Amino acid sequence: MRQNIVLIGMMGAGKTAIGGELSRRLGRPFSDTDVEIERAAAMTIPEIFARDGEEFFRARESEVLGRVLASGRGIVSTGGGAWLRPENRARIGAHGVSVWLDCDLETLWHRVRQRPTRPLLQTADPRGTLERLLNERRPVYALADIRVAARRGDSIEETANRAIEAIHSHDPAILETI
Ligand SMILES: Nc1ncnc2c1ncn2[C@@H]1O[C@H](COP(=O)(O)OP(=O)(O)OP(=O)(O)O)[C@@H](O)[C@H]1O
Ligand SMILES: O=C(O)C1=C[C@@H](O)[C@@H](O)[C@H](O)C1
Ligand SMILES: [Mg+2]
Repeated sequence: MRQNIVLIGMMGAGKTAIGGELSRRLGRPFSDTDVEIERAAAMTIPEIFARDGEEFFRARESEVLGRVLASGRGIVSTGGGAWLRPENRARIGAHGVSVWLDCDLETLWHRVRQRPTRPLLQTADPRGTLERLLNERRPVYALADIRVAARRGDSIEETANRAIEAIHSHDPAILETI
């Protein structure tokens, strides 16, 4: 079944925040791959990166993604790097519709700078690193089925509304309840 709604995009784009809102609005179960990885490992993401490295994290991420997609009709928030692996994109395409939350650098930086929970930003120049990652990843995120502008100044509710409208325009059947 191809009915999951899968949020992709940069760290700080709002995948977790908007995913929770969509779950409440649409009455569908919510999964966040970062949360599921942390729960399964009983460690935080920075601890996993520090102890086992990024490749280990990415392998766990692919496993968790496969598991949550199998449930069928949920809202799935991914980690910022999940969409970059071709095998993850293929799985998401087989089991859901991909929604890219497209957010500008200044907004992303404003949101992530306060929280030291993103190991990829533990560099001498975290803003520069964020900018480089955004530039590298943008063309890959753009492969998503649907793009939703996650504009600065829009509330979580407004962005969730626009996501629902965009999903409806793409394929109204995805929003039908079972
Ligand atoms: N309009 C908005 N849309 C989304 N998030 C918002 C908005 N306004 C404020 N925020 C806040 O910005 C932060 C967005 O971060 P969130 O954790 O949802 O991003 P993410 O895409 O899940 O990042 P990561 O890839 O690191 O998990 C949250 O703290 C959220 O409450
Ligand atoms: O953008 C990324 O590669 C990441 C984003 C977060 O959601 C976490 O999955 C982790 O910090 C890696
Ligand atoms: Mg998140």
